[in-house]
Amino acid sequence: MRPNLYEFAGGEPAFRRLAVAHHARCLADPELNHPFSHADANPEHLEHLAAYWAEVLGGPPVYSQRYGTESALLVMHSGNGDLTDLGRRFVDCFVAAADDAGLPGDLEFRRALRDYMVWAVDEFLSYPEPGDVPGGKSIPRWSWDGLVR
Ligand code: HEM
Repeated sequence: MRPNLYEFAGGEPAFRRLAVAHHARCLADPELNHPFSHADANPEHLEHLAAYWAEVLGGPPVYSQRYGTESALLVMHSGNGDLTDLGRRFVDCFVAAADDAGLPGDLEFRRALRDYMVWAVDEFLSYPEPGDVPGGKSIPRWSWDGLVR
């Protein structure tokens, strides 16, 4: 049987590298660096990000067990006005970070990663106000075939 996307990527170390590379790309982006440069930035951000993406893509449920819920994450990202341009840049950073982090170049794998992030950005930016986020949403799972429903 084919390994899931988490395993195919290279497991936990690969997601750590991906989170580090993605964050570096965001900081280097002239627009995206603003939201990530505030003084009270969470020092555990990269750990949380790596755990979240790992869980979505088929890894262990570390994010949901230790760090938070999908609804809380969506609330955290809501109420910031129209972030369409930032969202596009976020996807570009993610795609570039997969290279920076040395993830497998397999085209189907890369397409699955990109498709996930296009979907995720759309989802994250679709709640204008915190009160619009439904409670009790579980962390999505994304497979080679897209969103697991
Ligand atoms: C326009 C796009 C986005 C912007 C500007 C943005 C910005 C941010 C900021 C400023 C933080 C807080 C960092 C800190 O605490 O220091 C954060 C946290 C986070 N973001 Fe985003 N984000 C975006 C999209 C996304 C997407 C699409 C995902 C997932 C696919 C995501 C996943 C996370 C996670 C997992 C955290 C950490 C939450 C925690 O501390 O548990 N973000 N984001």
